[in-house]
Amino acid sequence: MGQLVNGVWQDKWYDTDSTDGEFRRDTSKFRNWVTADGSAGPTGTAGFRAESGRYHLYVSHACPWAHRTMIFRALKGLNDHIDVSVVHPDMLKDGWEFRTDFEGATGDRQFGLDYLREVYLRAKPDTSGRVTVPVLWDRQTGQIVSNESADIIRMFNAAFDGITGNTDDYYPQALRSDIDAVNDRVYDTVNNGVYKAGFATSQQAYDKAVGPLFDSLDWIEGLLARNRYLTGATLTEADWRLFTTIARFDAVYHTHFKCNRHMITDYPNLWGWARELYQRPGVAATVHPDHYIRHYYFSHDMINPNRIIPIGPQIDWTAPHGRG
Ligand SMILES: N[C@@H](CCC(=O)N[C@@H](CS)C(=O)NCC(=O)O)C(=O)O
Repeated sequence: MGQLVNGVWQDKWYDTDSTDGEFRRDTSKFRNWVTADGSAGPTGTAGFRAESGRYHLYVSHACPWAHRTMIFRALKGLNDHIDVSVVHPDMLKDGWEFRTDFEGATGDRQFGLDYLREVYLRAKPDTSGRVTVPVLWDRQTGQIVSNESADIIRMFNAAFDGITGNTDDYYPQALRSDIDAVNDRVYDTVNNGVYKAGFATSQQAYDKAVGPLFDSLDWIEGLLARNRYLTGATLTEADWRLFTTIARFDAVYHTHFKCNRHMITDYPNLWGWARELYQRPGVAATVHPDHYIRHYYFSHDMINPNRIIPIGPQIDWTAPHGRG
C-alpha cells in the first residue's frame, strides 16, 4: 500500500512513528456533490446534475466505507442508473488493483486501467494523497465527483429521486441532529475505532482505541434494547453507517484488529438488529465476506506476516432476527 505524492506513486505504510503509534485517517480530497439540478452542494463546485448513466462508482467489496455506498445504491433503486467497478481484494504495494482473478472483481469497466491510482491521475495528474475507495466518477466531465462515502450516501439518498421515483429518506429533517450525534460517536469509536485499534503500533495507542470501541458497543446495545433503530423507530443513515463495520466485526476485526473483548453475536439486541438490516431487500447482495476476509488478512502483512487466513466463526446471518 502506498500513496501519490504530486502524481508519483510511493509505496509506504501509514506513518505512525510521528504520532506515538496512533493511526490517523486522512481527510478525503474530492468533495463535490451530485444534486438534482446540478447546483453546488455543501462543498465543492456546481455542475454535477443527477442523470442516469452519467456516474460510475469504484468500490472494494472489502471496504466498509465503500460498502455504505453500495447499500445506498441498492436501497435507493440506483443499480440500473449508476454502474460499478469492483477492485481486487488484495491491496499490496501498488494499492488497489483491477486484477480480475478473484470472483466478483470486475476490473476497470470504464477505462480498462490496471490500478485505481490511474483513475485518480486521470482526474488530477499532480494529485497527492491516499488512493481510496469509494470513488464516484463523472463520465461527462472526466472528473472525480467525490471520494468521501459520507457525502456519496447523502447524494444517493436525495439527488436521484426524480429519476428513480424512490423517495425513501434515510436522513429525514426531523432526525438530523440525532443522526449526526450518533454518527459522530460511531465514526470516531467504532467505524474508525476498529482501524485505530488494529493499526496501532504501541500498546498505549491500542488501549486508547479499544476501550472506547467496546464502551460504544455497550451504549449501542442499550439503545437497541429500547428502540428498534439507533435513533428510534425509523431506520436511518446512522444505522447503515454502523452496519458495515458490524458486518465485518466477528470475521475480521475481532481477530485481525484485536477487537476481542466480545463478539457481535454476544450482544442480543445489536446482533438481532444486524440480522434485520442484512435481511432487508437488496442488502445481502452487497455483503461479500470472501472479499473482506481475504482483503484484511492477506493485505496487511505487518499485522499478519504469513498471510494465514483463519478458519473464522460460523455465523448465520439468515436466522430470524426477532425485531419488530
Ligand atoms: N473517508 C473515506 C475513507 C475511505 C478509505 O479509507 N478506504 C480504504 C479502504 S477501507 C482505502 O481505500 N484505503 C487505501 C489507503 O488508505 O491507501 C470514505 O469514507 O470514503
